[in-house]
Amino acid sequence: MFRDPMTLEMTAARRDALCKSPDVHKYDHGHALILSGGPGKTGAARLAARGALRIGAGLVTIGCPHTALAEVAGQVTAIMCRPLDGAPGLTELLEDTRLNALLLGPGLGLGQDTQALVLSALSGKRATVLDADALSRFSRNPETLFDALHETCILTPHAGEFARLFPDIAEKLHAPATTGPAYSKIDATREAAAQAGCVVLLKGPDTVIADPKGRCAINASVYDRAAPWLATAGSGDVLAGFIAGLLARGLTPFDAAATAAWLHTECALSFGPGLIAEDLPEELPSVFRALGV
Ligand SMILES: NC(=O)C1=CN([C@@H]2O[C@H](COP(=O)(O)OP(=O)(O)OC[C@H]3O[C@@H](n4cnc5c(N)ncnc54)[C@H](O)[C@@H]3O)[C@@H](O)[C@H]2O)[C@@H](O)CC1
Ligand SMILES: Nc1ncnc2c1ncn2[C@@H]1O[C@H](COP(=O)(O)OP(=O)(O)O)[C@@H](O)[C@H]1O
Repeated sequence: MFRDPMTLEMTAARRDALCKSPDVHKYDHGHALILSGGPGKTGAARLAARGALRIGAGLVTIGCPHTALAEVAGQVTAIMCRPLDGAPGLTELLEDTRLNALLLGPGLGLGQDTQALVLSALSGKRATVLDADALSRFSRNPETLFDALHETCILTPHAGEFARLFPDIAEKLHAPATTGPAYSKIDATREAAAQAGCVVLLKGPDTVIADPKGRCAINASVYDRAAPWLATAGSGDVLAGFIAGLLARGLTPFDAAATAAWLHTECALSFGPGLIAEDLPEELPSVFRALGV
């Protein structure tokens, strides 16, 4: 069993991993690809992409259906966009091996296309974050997803998405304890990570991150780190983008998830009341400055 302190802290090693050395170029910091939904559904991917770029990915591209290209292109500048229709289009795009981190789910929808895109993305064994609709789409066939997952994947469900993917574990978690010790959110996240074979980050005021070997960390946004303003539409999409950006930069899945969760809360604390999801990536520079990054 791992002996790391479970409550997340910004250790010197985590801080150092966020610094950039002076003699590198943008491709040394990785290229994250974030898939978007169609027209009217591009906001979540744009939020995530902004998070990935601000956290230091060298390049970020949004892949979106042709029909949504004008909508995306009209609202991003440093972020690039590429038209991409369906799983064959993704396979073609992924011939570029410099795309080293993927994020699928925010705003993607629950259609068949989402399942095909996820399976196509996973077949290349690249570091991949799956969030939102990329998880919910598999609620009726979670085994199809579990069979395709690999060890550089990260699942980032909220409680509702978690229950859709891991109904038996969620049932145990919510059952009243009749004998001690009670089955905890830590137990549930560890069991889910073991079942999925990859890192699972279960969101909430106390976000738990676990890997399949039982390593675990808690980002507790409570007491002096309480940040209830994070309960706002799109803040989870930004978190997924933070993780994808850190994966692009070469962090391990566990470290990317843990560091992103900690910074997410720090951004909310730094901004304070009135926060909306757009504010989170914009707060990173001052959080980085305070850390000496
Ligand atoms: N600005 C944007 O473009 C935004 C787009 N979003 C996208 O909208 C789509 C739907 O996302 P939602 O998360 O709303 O939808 P979900 O499909 O997960 O549905 C939300 C439902 O899940 C249940 N639930 C249980 N526990 C929950 C929890 N802890 N948090 C939230 N819901 C819980 C509730 O019954 C709720 O009605 C996704 O594609 C998402 O990425 C949202 O992230 C919001 C912002
Ligand atoms: N009360 C709270 N205190 C601290 N963080 C919270 C609270 N409620 C939600 N969060 C965080 O906000 C984010 C919400 O993500 P999610 O539910 O996926 O929303 P969305 O789909 O709208 O982006 C998660 O990172 C979660 O941990």
